[in-house]
Amino acid sequence: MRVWGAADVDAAADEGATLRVGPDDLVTPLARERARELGVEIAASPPGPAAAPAEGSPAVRAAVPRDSAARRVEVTPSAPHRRPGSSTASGPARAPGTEAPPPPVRPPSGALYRRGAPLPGTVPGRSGGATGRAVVVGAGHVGMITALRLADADVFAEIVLVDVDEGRAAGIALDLTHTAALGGFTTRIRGVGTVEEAGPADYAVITAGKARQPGMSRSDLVSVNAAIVGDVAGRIARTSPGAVIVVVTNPLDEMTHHAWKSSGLPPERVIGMAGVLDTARFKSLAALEGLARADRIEAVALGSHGDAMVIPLSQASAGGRPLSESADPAGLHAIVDRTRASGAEVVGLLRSGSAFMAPGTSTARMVLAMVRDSGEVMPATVLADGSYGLRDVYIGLPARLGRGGVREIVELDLRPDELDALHAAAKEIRERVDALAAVA
Ligand SMILES: O=C(O)C[C@H](O)C(=O)O
Repeated sequence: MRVWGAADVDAAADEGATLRVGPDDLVTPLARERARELGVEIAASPPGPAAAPAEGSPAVRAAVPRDSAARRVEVTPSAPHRRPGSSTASGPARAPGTEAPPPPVRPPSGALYRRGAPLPGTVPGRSGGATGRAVVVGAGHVGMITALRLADADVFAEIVLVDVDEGRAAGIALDLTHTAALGGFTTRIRGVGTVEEAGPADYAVITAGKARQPGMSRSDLVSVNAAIVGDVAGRIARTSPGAVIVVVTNPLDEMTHHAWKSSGLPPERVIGMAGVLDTARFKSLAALEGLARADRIEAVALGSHGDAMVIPLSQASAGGRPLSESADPAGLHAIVDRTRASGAEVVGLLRSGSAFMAPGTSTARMVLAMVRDSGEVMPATVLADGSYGLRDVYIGLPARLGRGGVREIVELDLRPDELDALHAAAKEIRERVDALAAVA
């Protein structure tokens, strides 16, 4: 039995083919919906050995004349579909020698429109006209919260969730769409099964991969997640050569470096999310200790997203006063230690999976800073450019973010012991990245 999804219908549409399904195959409701929109026939495979094609085989998409004598299990006549920007149903005409056109941007399923999602361009967003597309790969908890926060900000025309479990991605997209009136946003949200179906992105967030379980370190995920992140990053670069990639998958330092290598994108457009999360944790934990309101604390988490995390206390203050004046050194170091172990603390409490509220919110913060071209300085995992005496290693540093990713790495006036800790983190990250390169 094979499950046919919307991606299969899209592929059949591209080839002008009938989608031929075996007697035991399942066609998802979204695929049927898509077939109706695109005028693709879904027909039974003829009996015989060819009736049950192997998954992914091109044979299953072979063009069959529309008046084929094959028994049709569903024929859904509709007006011929014309994709945006195309001059014919089979693609735009172009002069010989000109560049290939970008992949078609497909309209989202009409099902979402009928269920009340706003149409693009019909309703201005709060920000005065939402534009662009954010693609979140991995519709797990972190992807879900990232999409929620991005939707609530109402700055994107479209957010697309991508997951190998297309139904989950589509279900979360629809569920989130149902909050449009509550959140006051006009962003359209889709859920699809592949990066290619999502269409070209301005920002692509990679959350796909396994989460750790109690007793595991983030590094235990390296080989399984490297395969996923490498594949996804390559697909994003091919589908969206102008995108900025934000990596969230663990182990974060290695995965950001790996996504950069696999995508071939310039380093300013491949960034890891960890410092915003670790900084937010430090501030919250300091607030729990009564030092100040969390949002009035200044601090920054640098280095590695792990044991070699560096939280320079020289940079930690509240209301212009160093935190070291409000708390004794032992108390402050206890907060730093708890911050470093926060991911594991949540994993231990959840007993299955890892944190998602703070990671998803932190990821959205970074994307929003970029799409708004805010120029905010945020700790991010970036390729060191010589600042802090570091080069050619992805490590958490303060970075000024703009529309096109990292505008610059900002140098803080760190104490010598803090700088040493940063160099020690870089050494450790380098060793882990080298170990990954040796097995990948
Ligand atoms: O710690 C994890 O496993 C997930 C994430 O990196 C976190 O810090 O919460």
